[in-house]
Formats: sequence, C-alpha cells, structure tokens
Amino acid sequence: MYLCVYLIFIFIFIFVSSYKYVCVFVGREYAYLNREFMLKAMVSCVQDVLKKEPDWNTFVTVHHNYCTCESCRYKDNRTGQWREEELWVTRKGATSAKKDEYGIIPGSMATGSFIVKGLGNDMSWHSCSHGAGRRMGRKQAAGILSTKEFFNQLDASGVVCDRDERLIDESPLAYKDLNEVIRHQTNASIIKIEHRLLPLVNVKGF
Ligand SMILES: Nc1nc2c(ncn2[C@@H]2O[C@H](COP(=O)(O)O)[C@@H](O)[C@H]2O)c(=O)[nH]1
Ligand SMILES: [Mn+2]
Repeated sequence: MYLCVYLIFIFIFIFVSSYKYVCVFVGREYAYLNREFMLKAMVSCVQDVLKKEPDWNTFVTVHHNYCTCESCRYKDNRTGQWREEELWVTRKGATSAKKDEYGIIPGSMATGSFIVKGLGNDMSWHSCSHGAGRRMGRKQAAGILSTKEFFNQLDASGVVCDRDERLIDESPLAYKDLNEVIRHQTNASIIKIEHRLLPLVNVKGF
C-alpha cells in the first residue's frame, strides 16, 4: 500500500517536473511536421512539372522562435571561471548559427531568402537573425501602409501570390532591407552566404 502511494507520488513529481520540457518538444515537433507537410506538397507539384527528384542531401530546416537544450560555455561572473553546462537556450527573433551549421534567413514575400552557414561567433552566442525582421509591427503596418502600393509592389516583383488586403501586415514594406541585414552579419563574422533564393511563388495562410 505504502509502496503504491510512493510510486504514485514519484510519478506525479516526474510528470510535473518534465511537463514543460515535453511541451517544448511537442511544439517543436508539431512545427517541424507542418513544415515537412508543406515542403512535400510543394516538391510534389514541382516534380509533376519538372519530372526531377530533389536533392534531399541539401535539405535545410530551421525553427522559428524556439527553445533547445544546448551545451554552453560561459564565464561565471561570480568566480571568473569558464564553465560548460547544458542550458536551455531561447532564440526569439534569432536562430542558431553554430560553426558550419546551415540556416535560412528570409526577407519578405517579394525579396526571398538567403541560405547561410554559421561561423560560430561567440559574441552573438552562436546565433544569427531569423529573418530581415520587421521595420514596423503588424498593427502599425495595417494602419499606415496603402493596399494600392502593396499590390503595385507585388505586381512589380513578378511573384505569383494572393493579392488580398488582409496580407497588408506582411507587405514587403513592413520589413527591413534583407541585403543590409545580411551584410551586417557577414561583416560581423556571424554567417557566410551559401545561396540566394529568389521567390517565384508565395503562399500565406490567412
Ligand atoms: N522569404 C520570406 N520571408 C518572409 C516572409 N514574410 C516574412 N518573412 C521574414 O520572416 C521573418 C518572420 O516574419 P513575421 O511575419 O513573422 O514577422 C521576418 O524576419 C521576415 O523578414 C515571406 O513571405 N517570405
Ligand atoms: Mn510572416
């Protein structure tokens, strides 16, 4: 009887203490499966037309605002000693850029993305930006940007995409200049450029 209560107590303790880690893992997996689903749907369409197999060795996948447990080396200010520990790292607006690690830095629906390789820069905590980043918030963009200008810009870019006023907060004008954001990070030895991806089709969920 006592053993049973004891085991139940241990079980509850393990469940409560690991709950947040399970949630983090499930959230990341769910996001990954979503991306994989979209990628496979897109690859299938392209394959129908080109009749070619993609090179899966060059597959790059990157999370967007996430938390991982990583081996970190840092200077303990209290003791002055260097320490190496497994720590939970949250990257918000940033993504991992460890030495030789592939990454994706997207710009906007009209400017496309860069495939980059991390240089493992200690000064940026082995991280780079996860995109060009916003010049203005969603509400501000919806308030001040003109739909006409947005549609004209999409026409000029030649990108096949929905022209819907509900997408105004994703207008290219709402984001920073991707080339400038990349230039700062290559100058600071955070990343190096591997490929430049120009957009042909853009599909947004709304
Ligand atoms: N290649 C594309 N990049 C995009 C697009 N929309 C946004 N972005 C970039 O991604 C991040 C996250 O954007 P947010 O909409 O969640 O703020 C941001 O840094 C943008 O620069 C797109 O359609 N294509
Ligand atoms: Mn977006």
